[in-house]
Amino acid sequence: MGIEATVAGDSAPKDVRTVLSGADIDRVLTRIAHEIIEANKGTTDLVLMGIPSRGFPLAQRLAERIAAAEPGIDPVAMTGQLDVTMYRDDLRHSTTRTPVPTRLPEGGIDGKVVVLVDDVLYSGRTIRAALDALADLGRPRIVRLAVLVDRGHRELPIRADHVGKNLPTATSEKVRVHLSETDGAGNNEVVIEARA
Ligand SMILES: O=P(O)(O)OC[C@H]1O[C@H](OP(=O)(O)OP(=O)(O)O)[C@H](O)[C@@H]1O
Ligand SMILES: O=c1cc[nH]c(=O)[nH]1
Repeated sequence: MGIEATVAGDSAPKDVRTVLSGADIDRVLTRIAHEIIEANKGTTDLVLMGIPSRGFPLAQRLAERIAAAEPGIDPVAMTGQLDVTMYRDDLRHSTTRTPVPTRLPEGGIDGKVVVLVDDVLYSGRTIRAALDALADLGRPRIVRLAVLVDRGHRELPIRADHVGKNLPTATSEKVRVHLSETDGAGNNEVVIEARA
């Protein structure tokens, strides 16, 4: 079911379809948290690195669920933020991007199982940049990838290990993820926008 809406900053009408509600996002993150524990056979050496903007709050939410399932784990200590701005291959072509700080978890990433966390996987170029950024920070034992949405259209040989929802999309569409941490209280959903 589509609704017509005007998106802030763009006067063109868009068909906006909700594909994940806030409750759906909660369920999906709980499932991914358990998948991560299972793939790692526990939480030893586990580190979650969220990619700004929305990968970081998603990493925090996953860490809270992992800690709830494995008592004794400190969700803050296992979570970091990885800025990829200076590693992007489209720096010269895209609009200005402001770097945000990279924050390593207190134990660093050397020898760790690092799970990169992002909201949307599309061309794969952000994750390619993230792998380069990580390599400059240390040498993880394993790097895995968790994304809330995989919308296809990869341009590089990159795949996610943990996917919240596979969403077949047209290249003309946009997937927008709204999270209360970045988009305002109570704003939790994933929508597909298409030109109406
Ligand atoms: O697979 P890709 O083609 O690289 O696309 C996926 C990336 O695009 C979006 O980030 P964006 O660059 O729009 O920045 P934002 O997270 O700050 O919105 C999204 O959050 C992913 O990081
Ligand atoms: O549709 C898209 C494509 C890349 N990144 C997004 O957040 N949405």
